[in-house]
Amino acid sequence: MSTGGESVFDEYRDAVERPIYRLFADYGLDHRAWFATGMTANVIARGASLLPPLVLGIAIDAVFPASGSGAPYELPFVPQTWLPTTDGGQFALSVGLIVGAFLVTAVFTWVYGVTANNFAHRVMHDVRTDCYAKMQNLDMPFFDDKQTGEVMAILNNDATNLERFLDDALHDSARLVVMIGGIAAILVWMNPQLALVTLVAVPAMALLTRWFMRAVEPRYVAQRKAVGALNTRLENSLSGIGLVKTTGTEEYETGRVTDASYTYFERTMAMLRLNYLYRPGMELLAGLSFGATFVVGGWWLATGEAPLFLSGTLTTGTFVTFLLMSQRFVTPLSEVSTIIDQYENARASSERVFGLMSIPATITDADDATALRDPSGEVTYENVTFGYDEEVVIDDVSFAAEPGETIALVGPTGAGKSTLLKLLMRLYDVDEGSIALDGHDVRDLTLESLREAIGYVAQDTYLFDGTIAENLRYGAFDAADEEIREAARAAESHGFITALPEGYDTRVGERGVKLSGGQRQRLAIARAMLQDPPVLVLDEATSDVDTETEAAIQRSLDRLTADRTTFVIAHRLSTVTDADRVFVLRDGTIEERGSHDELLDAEGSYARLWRAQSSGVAGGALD
Ligand SMILES: Nc1ncnc2c1ncn2[C@@H]1O[C@H](COP(=O)(O)OP(=O)(O)OP(=O)(O)O)[C@@H](O)[C@H]1O
Repeated sequence: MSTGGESVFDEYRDAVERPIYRLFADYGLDHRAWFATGMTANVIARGASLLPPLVLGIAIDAVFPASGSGAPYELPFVPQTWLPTTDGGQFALSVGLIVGAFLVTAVFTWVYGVTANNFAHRVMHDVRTDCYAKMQNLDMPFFDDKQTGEVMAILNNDATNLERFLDDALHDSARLVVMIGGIAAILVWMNPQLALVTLVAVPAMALLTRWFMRAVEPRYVAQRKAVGALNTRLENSLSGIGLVKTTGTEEYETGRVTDASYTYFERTMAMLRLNYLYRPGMELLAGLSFGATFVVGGWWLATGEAPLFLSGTLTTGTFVTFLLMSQRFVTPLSEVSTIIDQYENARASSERVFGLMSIPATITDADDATALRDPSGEVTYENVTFGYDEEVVIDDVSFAAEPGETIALVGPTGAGKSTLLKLLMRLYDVDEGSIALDGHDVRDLTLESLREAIGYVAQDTYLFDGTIAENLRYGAFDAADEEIREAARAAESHGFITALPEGYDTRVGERGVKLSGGQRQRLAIARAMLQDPPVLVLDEATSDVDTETEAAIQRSLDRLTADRTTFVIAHRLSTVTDADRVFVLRDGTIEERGSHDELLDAEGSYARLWRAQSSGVAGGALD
C-alpha cells in the first residue's frame, strides 16, 4: 500500500450505503432499550434545565414588588387554579420549582450517562467482535496484501470514532434540539416580538452549519485515509525492523514514515482550517443574538416604548429570562461543529468498518459440504493447475500419496513447492483439476474438518503471547497437562522447557522469553503431535542449527511423521533420503519423481544436486 492512501478496501468502502443507518439497524436495534432510556433521560434532564430561568422571570414580575410589573403569576401548561394566589405561596412554589428542576436535571443526567454509555459500548463490542470474526474468515490473498495496519486502524481508530459518536455526538445533538426548540418555545410564549429579535441569528447559524458540513466531508475522508496509510507504514516498518537494521536503511524508513505522517498532518490541518472559520463564526452569531436582545430589550424596558417595528410592553422578568436564555444558545450551538466532527468521523469510520465486513470470502464451505470423518490420509492431485494472478505457478500436476507415505518436495526457489501444499489446505482454490483427501474433493469438505485433518509445521513458528503450555495447547484446547508433556517429550522439548524459569508456565511470545529457532520448531512439532492429524505438511527449517539440535529435531520429526501422510518441503538432504518418494519441482511441474535411490540412478537434476552437495560444492542448488 502506498502512502497515497489507496488500498484494497476502497472499492468495498465506496460501495457501502447509508453507513450510520446500518450501524443502527444492524447493531443498535439489539440494544434499543438502553438507547431509548438514554434519550428520554437526556431530553428530560435538558428540558428541566430550562425551567429555572423561566420561573425566575415569572417570579420577578409577579412576586417581587420592587421590580415587579404586577403581572399575574402564570406557568405554561399549568391551570391557573392550581397556582397559589399569595406572594408568599408563589415565592415558595418558584423556589420549589427551581430546586426541583436542578434535582431532576441531576438525577436524569446520571440515568442518561449510565444508559448512553451502556448503549455505545455494547454496540461497539458487537461491531468489534463481528468485524474481527468476519475478517478472520477472509482468504489468504487478502492477508497476502499485508493490509494488517489498515485492519488494525479499523479495529482501533474507527471503532473509537464510532464509540465517541454513539456516546457523545448522538446525545449532544439531542440536547441541541431540545435546547434550541425549548428555548425558542419559551421565548415565543413569553414575548413573540422580542423572540424574533433573539432568534434571528438561528437561520444564519443553520446556513453556516450547512456550508461547514458540505465543505468538511471530503476533508474527513481524506484524513481517515491518511491515518490508514500512516498505520500501514508504521506497521510495515516495525515488522521489517530486522531488515531495516541489517541493511542500514533507518534513515530511509524514517523518511517514509515522515512522508506518511506529513500527509496526515496536512490533511488534518486542511480539515481544522474549516473549523477555525466555523467555530468563531458560530460564536459571533450567538453573540450578535445576545447583543441584539440586550439592546432592543434594554431600550424597550428603559424607555417603556417598543422600538423599531415592535409593539406592546416588555416586563423586567421577561427581559431577564431572555438574557439568560440567549446566553444558553451559545454552548449547544458552538458544539454543533464537534457534533458534525464526530458525525463525519463516524460516517467515514462506519463506511470503513462495513467495507471491511463486506469483503467477500471466496474460500468457504460449499452448501452441501461434508465433514471428514476419521480420514486415513490418502491424498490425490489430479491435473492441478493454479496461478496467483495470470501467471501459472502450478502446471497440470498429478500424483497420489498413500496413507502414511512421506513425500519430499525439492526444487529451486519459486518452483511452487509451498503453493502446491497451500492448495491442499485450501488456502487457495485450484484453477483447474482437483485435489482429494480420502476420495473427497477438498472443496466438498467443510474447511474445519479439512484443516483439522492437516497439521502444518512452518519454518518460522509463530508463538502467541502466553505460556508455553498455552502455546502447545493451541488448536487442541482440550489436551490434558500430561498429554502436553507427552507431546513435548516426543518432540524432544521437555528438557529445555523444564530448564526455563517457570517450566511450562514460562511466558513466551512478544512479551515473554525468547526461544531459539530450533526450540520454536520443536514446540511446533509438539503442537502438531497433540493435534494428531492424519496428514502433515512440514516446511523444513533452512536455518542453521547445531548438529545436536538437528539430530533432536530429526528424531522428533521421525516420530511425528511415522504413520501419517507427510509432505516435506525439504532443504536438508537427510529428510530426502528417508522419504518414500521425492518430487523434484521446476516451474510448477513435477520434473522427476521416485525414491532417493531411483532418482540417483536416473542421473537427472536431482542426481547432479546430490553429488554437488555431498562433495561439498558450495551453493549446490537445484537451479
Ligand atoms: N501470495 C502470492 N501471491 C502472488 N504470487 C505468489 C504468492 N506466493 C508465491 N507466489 C509466486 O508463486 C511462485 C511459487 O512460489 P512458492 O512459494 O510456491 O515457491 P517455493 O517453491 O515454495 O519457493 P521457496 O523454496 O523459495 O519457498 C513464485 O513465483 C512466487 O513469486
